[in-house]
Amino acid sequence: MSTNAYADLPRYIANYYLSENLGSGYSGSIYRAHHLHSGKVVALKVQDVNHECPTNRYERRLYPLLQGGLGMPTLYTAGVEGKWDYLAIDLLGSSLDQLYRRSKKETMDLRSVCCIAMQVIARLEFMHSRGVLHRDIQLGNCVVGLPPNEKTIYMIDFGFSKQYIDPHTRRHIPDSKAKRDFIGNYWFSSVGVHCRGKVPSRRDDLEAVALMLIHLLTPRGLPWTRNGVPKTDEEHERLKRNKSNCRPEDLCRNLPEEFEDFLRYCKSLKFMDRPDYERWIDEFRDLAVDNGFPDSDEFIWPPPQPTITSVKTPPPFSPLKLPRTIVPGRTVVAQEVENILRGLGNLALVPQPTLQDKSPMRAEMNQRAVENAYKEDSVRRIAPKPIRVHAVIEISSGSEDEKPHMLGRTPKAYRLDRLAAKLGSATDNARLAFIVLEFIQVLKGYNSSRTLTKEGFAFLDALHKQLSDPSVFVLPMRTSRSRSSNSGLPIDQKQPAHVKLGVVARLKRDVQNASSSRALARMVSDFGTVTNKSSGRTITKDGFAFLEGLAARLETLG
Ligand SMILES: Nc1ncnc2c1ncn2[C@@H]1O[C@H](COP(=O)(O)OP(=O)(O)OP(=O)(O)O)[C@@H](O)[C@H]1O
Repeated sequence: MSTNAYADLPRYIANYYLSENLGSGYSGSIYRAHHLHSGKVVALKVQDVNHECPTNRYERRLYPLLQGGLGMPTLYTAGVEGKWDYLAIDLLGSSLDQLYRRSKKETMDLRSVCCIAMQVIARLEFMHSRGVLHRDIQLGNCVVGLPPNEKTIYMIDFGFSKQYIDPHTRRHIPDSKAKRDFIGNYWFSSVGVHCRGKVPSRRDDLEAVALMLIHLLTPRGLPWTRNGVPKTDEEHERLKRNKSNCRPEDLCRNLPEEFEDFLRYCKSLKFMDRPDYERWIDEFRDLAVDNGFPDSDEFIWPPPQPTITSVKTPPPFSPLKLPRTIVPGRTVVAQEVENILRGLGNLALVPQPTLQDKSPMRAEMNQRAVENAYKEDSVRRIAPKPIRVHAVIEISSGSEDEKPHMLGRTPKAYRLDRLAAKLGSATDNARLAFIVLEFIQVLKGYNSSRTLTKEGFAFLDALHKQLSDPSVFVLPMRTSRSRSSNSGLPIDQKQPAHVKLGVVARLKRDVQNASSSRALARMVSDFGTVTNKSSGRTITKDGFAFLEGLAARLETLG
């Protein structure tokens, strides 16, 4: 419908005075409007009741189901007055599309994209929990709030939304092979829905998010968006062919691997599967933290200048290889320096003590003296101490007393990194016990997150290695980051919560009777593996009891 269709729009609808036009879509127009009595300012979405695509009528039915969720606009009133179907909703700010265009940047920065990922996945988790699919995920339908909610992303435009849980039977809608009209948008609708005519379900909303994120990080955007909106059927068919032929590895070349993993994950879901929203929110949070950004999903626009001041060694024992990840905003020089330091970090330049055989260790060196001497060195350091796996190599002028956040990492990540580094120089079990207790303290100290982050897994890797045999190659446990895994299980293979609870309860019991460092090493490995495969990767009460038991047992074994 053209904007002329609104030429006869009255100044007042349902006690609202209509002022500025905020935007128009295919089926309706949005106005800033003031309530005549309360003065409340809202966004009034109006549509001709006879419109061929009466989306306001659908939205009126769905909005009530979505009230109360973070990032869901409040519906104040809705109805029909004269020939106008209207909805009064929260007045919001710019859409992500508008912000992105106005920035005139080729790509969006990684931190903003991670925040969008965390927030939009959380919005979909909420919508899906209310039995509603969005079915039109796109940048124009994700908008930021107005102050004080400008860091929150809101979902709008539920004109194509649909209940996937039948309100009468309470069952999931059925799949169907029947030919159906396409509902969604050209750019981000999933390949299944757009190119193969499949019935949309939760997985397709998530796949659209994955495509949107990849689009934001790709110079000139997704390949099929580059020729603009198709004007003929032929052009549309070509676009669909292009879209369905693009492989995830091609779309995500040069992006952090989480994006390809996420896209593959969405594509692997079955029609009725519930996506593991929490896992992917965690993954994108970890990705941001790993790149030196705060542990937060707040969308801050314009993005603050990146202040990456520390470079961390990779998980241990990985062969020297160029990282796939090229993070927008980080220079190639920094990447190269990081690679060189990674290589240095992987060189075993000093003999490794073994915990089973204590004599060579005592004779080897007074490791702590070296460590203390290192602590006093408060000027620029680039890996001066005997290099060990998991050593944190800082390119920073930070002294030991410097506040962790000054180094551009979250305090939790920073402290876990340092503890992992300390493990490498522990010379006896009593020292290991002490470090394990410190690990517990750090995890418990950050109430907001008892999730085992990448740094937490790196700590368990280092502990496992120290307990089994520091001279032996051990694969890291955290399977979602490294593509290899101890178990050989695919990364998506999660275990139900009861499996984790059962294993951890057994570990808590058995740790008291463990008779050797090797037995403890196996338990650490089991603990890491089961936590990695559980959704949420949180440490339970039993998990902490196991770690405390482990520290006690190390003390006893001496
Ligand atoms: N609550 C709101 N507050 C401020 N601006 C809004 C609001 N809702 C929508 N807009 C603006 O109006 C535009 C159109 O809104 P919306 O997508 O809901 O309309 P539509 O007719 O359903 O569009 P489409 O053709 O995309 O389906 C949005 O891109 C946005 O810029």
